[in-house]
Amino acid sequence: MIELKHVHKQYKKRDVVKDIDLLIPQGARVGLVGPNGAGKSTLMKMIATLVKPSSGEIYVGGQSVTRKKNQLRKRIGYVPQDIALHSTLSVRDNLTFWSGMAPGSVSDEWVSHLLSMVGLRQHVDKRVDQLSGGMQRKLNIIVALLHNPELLIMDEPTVGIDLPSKTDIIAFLKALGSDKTILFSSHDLQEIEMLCHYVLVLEEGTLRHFSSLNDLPHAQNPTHELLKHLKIIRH
Ligand SMILES: Nc1ncnc2c1ncn2[C@@H]1O[C@H](COP(=O)(O)OP(=O)(O)OP(=O)(O)O)[C@@H](O)[C@H]1O
Repeated sequence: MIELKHVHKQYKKRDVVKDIDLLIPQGARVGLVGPNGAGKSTLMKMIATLVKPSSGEIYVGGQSVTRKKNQLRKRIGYVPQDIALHSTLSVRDNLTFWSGMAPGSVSDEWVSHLLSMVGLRQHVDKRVDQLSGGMQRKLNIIVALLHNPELLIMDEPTVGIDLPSKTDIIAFLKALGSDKTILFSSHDLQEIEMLCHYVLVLEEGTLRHFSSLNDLPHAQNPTHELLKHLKIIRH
């Protein structure tokens, strides 16, 4: 479970995340949506222990992100918005490098399983810069999962890739199973609906909405309707 109590973040005296209280159940897949600059990345980085809240408390599985940062990093995987791979190294060498940097132990069987799940096994000897954008995104996600964390935090992990690769990534994340809690930001509402149990809407740092997708009024595009209702989008 993730618990936020009055979480607030200021950058240069500007409030970018404002007094957020939130409870996210274990095993939930949560889609974060909101306009550019709403504070999604900042909120996710605070939960991932990468940015310190200006005030308030965040607990992941009962441990404080500020007081138990090192222990918690073993339990959290973070996928940054920009691809963080060595482009001139092979997939295999990237995995070796990032396994060495991982905050917890990495098993060969698990890495091999991840490679098979995303269809990268036959590409392990290719250089990253020879992979398609979709393949690079898949590798970027695997890197965050090397130590088999229970919480996966993903900042727009499918941005700029083709539809089949997006669909593959969604299927892969679902196949990870219900013991993984996933926070996933995206501007693609369809993707959120395909993957997530919950939707969280941020606007100008304020939590505008958090609910199960099942609780939204029945509609063909419930998240889209919700954003229209909240006047975050017009059409
Ligand atoms: N390190 C920083 N220093 C100063 N301001 C920052 C910093 N990081 C983010 N901000 C500002 O905080 C606000 C929220 O940014 P954030 O990246 O969290 O939004 P976002 O919802 O993820 O946006 P996007 O959808 O464009 O990625 C923005 O106004 C941004 O310019």
